[in-house]
Amino acid sequence: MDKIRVRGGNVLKGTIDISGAKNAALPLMTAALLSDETLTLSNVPHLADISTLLSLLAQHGVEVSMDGNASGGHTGRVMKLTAKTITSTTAPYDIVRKMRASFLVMGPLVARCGLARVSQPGGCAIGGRPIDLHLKGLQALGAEIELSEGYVEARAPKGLVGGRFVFPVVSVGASENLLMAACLAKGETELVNVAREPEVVDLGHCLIAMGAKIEGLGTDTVRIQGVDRLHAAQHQIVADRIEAGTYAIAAAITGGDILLRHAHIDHLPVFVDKLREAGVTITAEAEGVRVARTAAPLIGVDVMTEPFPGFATDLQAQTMALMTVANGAAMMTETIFENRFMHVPELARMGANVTIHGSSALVRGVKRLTGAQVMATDLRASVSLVLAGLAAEGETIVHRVYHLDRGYERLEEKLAACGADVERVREAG
Ligand SMILES: CC(=O)N[C@H]1[C@@H](OP(=O)(O)OP(=O)(O)OC[C@H]2O[C@@H](n3ccc(=O)[nH]c3=O)[C@H](O)[C@@H]2O)O[C@H](CO)[C@@H](O)[C@@H]1O
Ligand SMILES: C=C(OP(=O)(O)O)C(=O)O
Repeated sequence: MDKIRVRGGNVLKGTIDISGAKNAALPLMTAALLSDETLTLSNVPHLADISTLLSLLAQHGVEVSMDGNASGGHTGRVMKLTAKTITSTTAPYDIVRKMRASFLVMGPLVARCGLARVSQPGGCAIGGRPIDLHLKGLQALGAEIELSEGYVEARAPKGLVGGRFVFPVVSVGASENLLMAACLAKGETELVNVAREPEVVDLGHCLIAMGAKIEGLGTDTVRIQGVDRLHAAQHQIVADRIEAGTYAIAAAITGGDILLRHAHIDHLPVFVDKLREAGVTITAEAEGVRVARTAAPLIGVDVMTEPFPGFATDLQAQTMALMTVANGAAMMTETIFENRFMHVPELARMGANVTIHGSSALVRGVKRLTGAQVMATDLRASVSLVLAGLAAEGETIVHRVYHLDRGYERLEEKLAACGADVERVREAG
């Protein structure tokens, strides 16, 4: 298993190209199941999760071709997905268990084929992560749902029909599944309290390019008029705001200055406000977003995670790493996932002073962190340890970096290009 070695203390300066968003790419790839014509996606990130989803789509009958490579410029990797015929409507346990986002094949399959059998994804390290809203939403579109032998079976032999569904809590994945399903349902669907995350909006734009009729994207009520079929389209995947936020913290925690090329400042509104409150300078530029903290001290700020446009839960761990070395205290409250503080004991190994009280963690800033051997537990927790390592005195070794490879492409290369002393230690077996 690979490890990452970081020697802290370097000030990061330079430019980082932000890749296409993992959390946009995954639903966009499943949208290819809705049409028998080719969906062409550009700016595809090179990530383990993308490969996992490709293996699932292949067994549903999707043909895939790739052009370009990850370092070939902003629109570098181009993926063509063609689902001429769906050869299987079953998404097996062996693939779904590797990645929860696999459940996003459910909506497209039942909408196109009238049948889908998808393994129940189960929980993961950060929480239980139920799928009840995906299922209730599909029922509102006329699907019959049955659970048996660890699989969810959705049937709509005469096709889905438009309906109204009010989400009791905001769910990104359930919004995406229903948005895709509603495109091929008969009549109008209204989704209320739908997720407004940029990745959901990006999916909506791609569906519109494929011929879907959707209004209200980016607001909490979206209306979809079903159409008989969707057609070929080309779509460029939106820049990864979580990757951008992560490198923003790399600049802030090292007292550096980094241009995040292709990042959109309006995709991280509360995060940007909080970093500015903490003493970080953030400016929108023609090419992206510049993040700098060259002289100002870091100040502890309270953070509460919320659905978009609130503070993203996927940036909570990284922000906590920053707060461990701020002046004063910061209260970090996690409202989305019940077990998303697994980085706390690992940060403590590096000298951080954090105490957990239910869904909040009180971080009291320390003068400096010290390098240590630490264990990655999930994707964002892992990268928070790399960020802490950049600011720590001495050497940090982050174990189990396969979590990182799910969501960060060429992490070491991007950081090293800005002056970080970071490398991957490859281990056989
Ligand atoms: C691949 C992808 O895009 N993953 C993102 C997506 O995950 P994902 O789509 O799984 O997250 P959701 O937005 O669905 O989850 C939000 C909350 O709703 C709850 N819930 C969700 C569905 C459901 O049927 N019932 C239910 O109760 C969840 O347990 C959680 O407490 O959004 C999360 C919240 O921004 C991000 O952290 C993940 O990175
Ligand atoms: C939690 C995340 O991803 P997933 O929903 O794929 O587990 C994430 O991207 O931080």
